[in-house]
Amino acid sequence: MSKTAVIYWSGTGNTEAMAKAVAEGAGARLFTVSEISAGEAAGYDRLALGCPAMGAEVLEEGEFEPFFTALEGRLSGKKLALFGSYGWGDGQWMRDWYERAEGAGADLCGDEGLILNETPDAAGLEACKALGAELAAG
Ligand SMILES: Cc1cc2nc3c(=O)[nH]c(=O)nc-3n(C[C@H](O)[C@H](O)[C@H](O)COP(=O)(O)O)c2cc1C
Repeated sequence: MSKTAVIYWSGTGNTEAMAKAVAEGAGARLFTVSEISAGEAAGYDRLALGCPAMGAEVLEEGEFEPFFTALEGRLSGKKLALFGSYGWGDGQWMRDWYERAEGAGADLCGDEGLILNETPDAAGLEACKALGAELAAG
């Protein structure tokens, strides 16, 4: 059976709520980014990664960006789902992140990452569960 993990960073809990729903949908293990190294993450066949828009339309720079940079070279052929919460922007951070992951050769779920504005509502959480199910399927 292939191994699946959901790994996220969240400052105020919005991306955390998304991560829990993705993990439920996938039947996957859930980690904050501080709980797992990039090397350990690379040992999973399927990954869902969650990070909100931070800075000026970038990934969180203290923990998540260094983690993703370290993982990026090991994503080739891995099934990957990206998700995160945002505030006032238009999702540019996710478009840039998705493009990076595609460039790294990951097999991405969907045509774009799943983004939700601020606190996820019930429909948003259902979308997160569906993303998890898609990641775990096949
Ligand atoms: C320091 C900081 C920078 C942010 N930068 C952006 C941004 O560039 N674009 C955006 O849409 N939202 C931005 N936000 C809003 C967050 O993405 C939004 O509140 C999100 O729901 C936070 O998710 P979290 O609860 O998982 O931390 C920023 C928030 C903070 C605190």
